[in-house]
Amino acid sequence: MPRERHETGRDASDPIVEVRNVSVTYDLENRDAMVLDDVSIDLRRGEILGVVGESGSGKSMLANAMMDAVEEPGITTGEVRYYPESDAAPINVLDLTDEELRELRWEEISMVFQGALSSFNPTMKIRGHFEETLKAHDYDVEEGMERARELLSDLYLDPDRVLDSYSHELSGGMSQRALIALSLILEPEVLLMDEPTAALDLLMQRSILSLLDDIKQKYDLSILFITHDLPLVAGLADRLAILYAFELAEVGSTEQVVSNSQHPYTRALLKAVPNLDAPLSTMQPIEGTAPNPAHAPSGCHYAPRCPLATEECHQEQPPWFDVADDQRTACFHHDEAEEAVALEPGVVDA
Ligand SMILES: Nc1ncnc2c1ncn2[C@@H]1O[C@H](COP(=O)(O)OP(=O)(O)OP(=O)(O)O)[C@@H](O)[C@H]1O
Repeated sequence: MPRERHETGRDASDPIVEVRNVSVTYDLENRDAMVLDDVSIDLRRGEILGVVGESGSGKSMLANAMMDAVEEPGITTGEVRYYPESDAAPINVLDLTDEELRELRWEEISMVFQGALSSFNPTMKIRGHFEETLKAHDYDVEEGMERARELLSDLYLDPDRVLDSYSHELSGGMSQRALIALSLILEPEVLLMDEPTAALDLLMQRSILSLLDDIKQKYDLSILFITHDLPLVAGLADRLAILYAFELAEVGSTEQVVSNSQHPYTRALLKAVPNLDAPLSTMQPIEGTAPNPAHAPSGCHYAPRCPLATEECHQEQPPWFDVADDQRTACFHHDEAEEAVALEPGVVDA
C-alpha cells in the first residue's frame, strides 16, 4: 500500500529523534540545489541505525541537519524533534537559539567525525580537550575526568598514557577511540557517527565496531552510524537507511534490507560491494553516475540508472511502500526488483 513520503505520528518503537521532511538547500550554479531532499526518518531509542550511501549522497548533511549544524550558507528546512525522555515534550532542534543549541550538542546529542587528527588541537594534550569541554559546559571537572578515565578504559585505552599525549603521539585507532570517549564525556543520549572508522585499517574498524556495541549497552546510547561501507555497518546496525542522491531509497531492519531488499538501488549496492565469501566475478559495479545536486532529476533520482525505470519514474517521485513489517521502499516497481536485480545468496552477512 502506498504511503505518504514521510513517517507520521509517534512510532510505537519510541523514537528519540524524529526527522521530518528535512531538506538542505544550497545555491549552486545559480540555482537552489537540494543536497538533502525531504528526508523523514526516526532514530529509535537504544538502536543503532546505519545510514548508507555513496560519497556525496548527503549522509553528512543528514547528521549535520540533526544538530542544526549545516554549514553556511546552506538552509535547513523541515523538523527535527528530540525527545529527551519517552514521555517528555519534544525539543524542536531547528528552532533552538544558539545558546540552547550549544547545550544540546555534546550534552544530549554528540557527534564523532572521521579523522580524529583533525578534530583534536595538535598543540593541546588529550587531557586538555576533556577538561575544556567539561568547563565550557559547567560540569565538575574532577568528576568528569573520572568519567573520562572510565570511558577510555572501556575503549581499551590506557587512560594515563592517552590523557598525557598529544593526538599525533597516538596511532590512528587510538586517537579515534579517544575521540569517541571525548564525545561521551557529557553523557549524551544520542551519538551521531559520521564515517568514524573510515581512515582506519579493517582490523581496527572491526574492533572499534565491536567496542561500540558494548559502549552502547553500558551508556544506554542511541546511535546513528553513517558510512559508505554497507558490509561494515550490516554487522552492527539494527536497522539500515539507504540514501541515494540526497533522498532515502529504503529503510528497514538490517536483515530485511540485506536479504530481502525491494529497491533496485539497494540491490545494486549489495551486488557492488566486495565480500570475502562471494567470488569477485559476482561483483558488479553500478552503471552510470550519481546526479550532481544542481541537476538532480525531477522524478526518482535513481531512474536514469535504474533497469526498471518507466516514464512514471522519470516524472514523479515515488511514494513510500510498506513492503514488509518495518521495511519501506520508495520505488514504484519494488515488486519487480528482486527478479530484475538478482543477488547471490549471502552477499552480505547481517
Ligand atoms: N558547503 C557546501 N556547499 C555546497 N554544497 C555542499 C557543501 N558541502 C557539501 N555539499 C554538497 O552536498 C552534497 C552532499 O554532501 P555530503 O557531505 O552530505 O555527502 P556525503 O554522503 O557525506 O559524502 P562523503 O561520504 O563523501 O562525505 C554533495 O553533493 C556535496 O558536494
